[in-house]
Amino acid sequence: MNTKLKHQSVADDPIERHFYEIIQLIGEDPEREGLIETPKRIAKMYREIFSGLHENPEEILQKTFPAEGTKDIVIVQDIPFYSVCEHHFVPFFGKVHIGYIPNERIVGLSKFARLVDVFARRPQVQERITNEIVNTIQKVVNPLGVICVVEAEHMCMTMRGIKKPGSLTRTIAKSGVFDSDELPNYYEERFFKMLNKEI
Ligand SMILES: Nc1nc2c(ncn2[C@@H]2O[C@H](COP(=O)(O)OP(=O)(O)OP(=O)(O)O)[C@@H](O)[C@H]2O)c(=O)[nH]1
Ligand SMILES: [Zn+2]
Repeated sequence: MNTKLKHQSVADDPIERHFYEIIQLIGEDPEREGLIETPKRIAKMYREIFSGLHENPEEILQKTFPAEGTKDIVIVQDIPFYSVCEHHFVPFFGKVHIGYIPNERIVGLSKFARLVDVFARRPQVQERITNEIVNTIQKVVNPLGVICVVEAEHMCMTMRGIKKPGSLTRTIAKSGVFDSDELPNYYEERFFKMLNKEI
C-alpha cells in the first residue's frame, strides 16, 4: 500500500483531518496531487488568519508615552485589514481609520495597526471590529475620545448570494468627546475634514 495515501485522513491535526473530509464531501479527490497537501495548508492558514483569537488586545496598548502637549486629534488612516465574515467564512477587507484626542498619554502609532489585526484575525462582523477598536482604546488609554471608521468590501456579497461587487460598507463607532449629544459635533466634523485632508 502506498503509505502516502490517506495521509491527511489520519493526520494528528484535527483541522487537517476535517478539511480532508470536506474536500471529499464536496465531491473532490483529496488524494490527487494538487490537493494532497491542501488540508495541511488550510490548517496552517486558519491558524494564521484566526490567530487574533489567542491574543489579548489590551496588552498591545500597555506601553504609552507622555502626550507632549498634544491637544488636537491624532489620526491614523488607511490601515488595511483582512478579516473573515462569521456568517459565511469568506473574506471581507478594506481600510480602518482611527482618530483620538490624547489625554495625558499618546499611543505608539504602530499599535493601532496591531490592534486592528488582533480583531480582524477572528471570525467577525464589521460592526463588532469597529466597536471593539474604540472600546479598547478608550478603556486602556483613557483619551478624551476615540472615533473609528471601517470601510470594507464583503466577499459574501460579491462572489456569492446577492453578488454586488463594488458595494462598500462603512461603519463608525465613537466615544468621549466624539460621542456627545451636541449636534453638529465639532470633533466628529473635524475628524472627517482631516480624513479628507481638508485640514
Ligand atoms: N451586519 C453585518 N452583516 C454581515 C456582515 N458580513 C456578512 N453579513 C450579512 O450576514 C447576513 C447573513 O444572512 P442569512 O440570511 O443568515 O444568510 P444567507 O442566506 O447566506 O444570506 P444572503 O447573503 O442574503 O444570501 C447576510 O445578509 C450578510 O450580508 C457584517 O460584517 N455585518
Ligand atoms: Zn458573509
